[in-house]
Amino acid sequence: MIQLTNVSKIFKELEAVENVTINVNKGSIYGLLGSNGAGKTTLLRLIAGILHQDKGEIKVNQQNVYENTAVKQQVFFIPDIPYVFPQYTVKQMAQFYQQTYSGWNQDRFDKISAVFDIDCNKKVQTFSKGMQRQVAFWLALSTMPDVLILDEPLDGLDPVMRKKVKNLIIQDVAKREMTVLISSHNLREIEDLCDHVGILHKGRLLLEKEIDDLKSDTHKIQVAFKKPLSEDWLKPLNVLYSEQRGSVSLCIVRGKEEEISTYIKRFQPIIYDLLPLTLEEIFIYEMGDVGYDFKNILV
Ligand SMILES: Nc1ncnc2c1ncn2[C@@H]1O[C@H](COP(=O)(O)OP(=O)(O)OP(=O)(O)O)[C@@H](O)[C@H]1O
Repeated sequence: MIQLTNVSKIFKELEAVENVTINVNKGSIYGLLGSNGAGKTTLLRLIAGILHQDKGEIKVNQQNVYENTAVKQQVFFIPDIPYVFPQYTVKQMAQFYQQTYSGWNQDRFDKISAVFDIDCNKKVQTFSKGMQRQVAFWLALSTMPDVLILDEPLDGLDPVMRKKVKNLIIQDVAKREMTVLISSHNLREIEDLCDHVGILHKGRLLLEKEIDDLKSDTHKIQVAFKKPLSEDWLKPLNVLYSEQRGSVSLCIVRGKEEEISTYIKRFQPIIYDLLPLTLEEIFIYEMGDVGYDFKNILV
């Protein structure tokens, strides 16, 4: 379980993380999205206890994480470029983690070796980027962490390996309620894997929701009428975006599906489709709302 309350981190004059409050429940997979430089990595490093916040409180399993070795034993952070010890083989790195993490499970390490086709006796530094990432997951999951923190985790893995790694993560979440926090630009992956999502922009949390709620709240609508309606017919709806393509109006509308449909059907449309938005479309819209260009997002 991860709890952040009004957390800020300042680098010289730059407030990289600003007054962020997040709760990630035990056994939840939380996806952190955001523009480049939004503060995602900084936030993950704060939660992992690598950085110390300037304001606010960060708790993992109800305890402060910074300089707390007991809590750090329960947390594993895989950065966007996984760290490898120069000259160490996989076996030597495993021995290091075995000594460092009390939760190390040799049986798990041996079992997962079947997933990754990697020679344990080779130096990790000589491996490709994707293979080094596989080693990072192999070691991380062998420490049996309570909390797994992942920065762009599946970058560089091939599609088969992505699936295998996702399955391993989901297994640990299902079997022993591991909590996972993932930062990624790959929205499809976040949509697949996560139950909650937060969007960060310029250090601030713009939005935080259950993915299912987020998607059932926002709709893409295509509608056309026999005769054009007056411009303000959409006013009673919570329209986030609209554009006209010939006689068809394309809109993004927030609200309950039933209420929207009842309202629109009153005008007897000749075309009416209400479709769910993908996470990618929601993200682009939300970013557009804070100044990111989002023209032509409706396809
Ligand atoms: N150690 C540091 N010293 C000074 N500024 C930093 C430091 N680390 C990060 N920053 C700044 O903080 C801001 C947030 O950076 P961060 O790496 O957290 O963003 P991010 O959301 O992970 O971005 P990206 O998606 O591009 O990886 C950036 O403006 C960055 O330049």
